[in-house]
Amino acid sequence: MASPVFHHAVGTLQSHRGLHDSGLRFSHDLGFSVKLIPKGLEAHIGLSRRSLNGCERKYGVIKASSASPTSVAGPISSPSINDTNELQKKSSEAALILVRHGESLWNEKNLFTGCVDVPLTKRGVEEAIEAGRRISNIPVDMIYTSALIRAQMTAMLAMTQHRRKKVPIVMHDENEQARSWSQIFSEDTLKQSIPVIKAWQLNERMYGELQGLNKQETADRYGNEKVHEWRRSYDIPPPNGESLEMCAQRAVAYFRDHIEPLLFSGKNVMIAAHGNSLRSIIMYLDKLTSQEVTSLELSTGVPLLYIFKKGKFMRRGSPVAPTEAGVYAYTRTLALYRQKLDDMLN
Ligand SMILES: O=C(O)[C@@H](CO)OP(=O)(O)O
Repeated sequence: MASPVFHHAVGTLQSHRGLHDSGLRFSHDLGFSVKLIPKGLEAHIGLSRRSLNGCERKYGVIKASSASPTSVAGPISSPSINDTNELQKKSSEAALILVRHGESLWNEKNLFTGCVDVPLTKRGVEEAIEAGRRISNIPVDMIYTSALIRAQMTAMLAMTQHRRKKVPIVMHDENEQARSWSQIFSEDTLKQSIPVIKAWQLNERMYGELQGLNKQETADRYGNEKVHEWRRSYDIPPPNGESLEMCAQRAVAYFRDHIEPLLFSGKNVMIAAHGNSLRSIIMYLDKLTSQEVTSLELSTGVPLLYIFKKGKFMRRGSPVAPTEAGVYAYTRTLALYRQKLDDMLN
């Protein structure tokens, strides 16, 4: 029997719509169940985008409203406050790992990259593997990446190091055929899998007419101050590109709509994304002001751990090594998970 530690990671297969008689559907409804507790009642729902959207409506999970100049948290409408408070009181604990992709070929060349889809360098591959080593004892039930290959490579390479050895599987729901052709017909195999969701909303900020330009040459041409403003200010966009505020409007909205409900339900989530899409999410998690976020810098391939508990995000920094005692002292759940891995593998 699965231990309590693994129970939520494994999930429960449901015979809801989307499970065919002949087999288990993974790509659309993912085949996992999520337990949410609305207003004192328990309900199992399928973990699909469709049902999560329903759950957002039903349980009042907050949609990001247009970001205020000082915080991407934005105002919360009153019906949501009640439902969310209710969920917060009862929600389980979950780990959230954020990782910026490893070094890309354009990072190496010092070019503005934005939404240009550039792969990792050899060093970036090594950084991703090292990131995976550092989080190899932390539970991961769901993975979100941007639509860009450098984030996807990072997530996949990181997971090669994970001690639980579940298989990350990319979800394809771009059309009905993709959904149907990527079904999995074994319950056991499903239990050993981690769904990987690609979302363009987590992409790097669109850098407009700076994409492909050399950062140093651009600073020489327009001045350090102007280029720094384009790169790090909250609300000033680069020419025909997205400001951090604009990037936050899609990235934070996606986080709140799709990822926060999973954390509420106790799912452990890893997000592999980009310098600026992650800066906007961290601004939301840490409640940074538009001034504070200007000095936030993320290194390539460094994982950041948050614990989500009672509706609050607690930043736990970056685990330096897989066995770093401090990481497991953070919560009993993480310590138990690691103990379970040790028992299983030794
Ligand atoms: O070029 C980019 O896409 C980003 C991240 O590498 O650059 P910046 O450091 O200016 O945000």
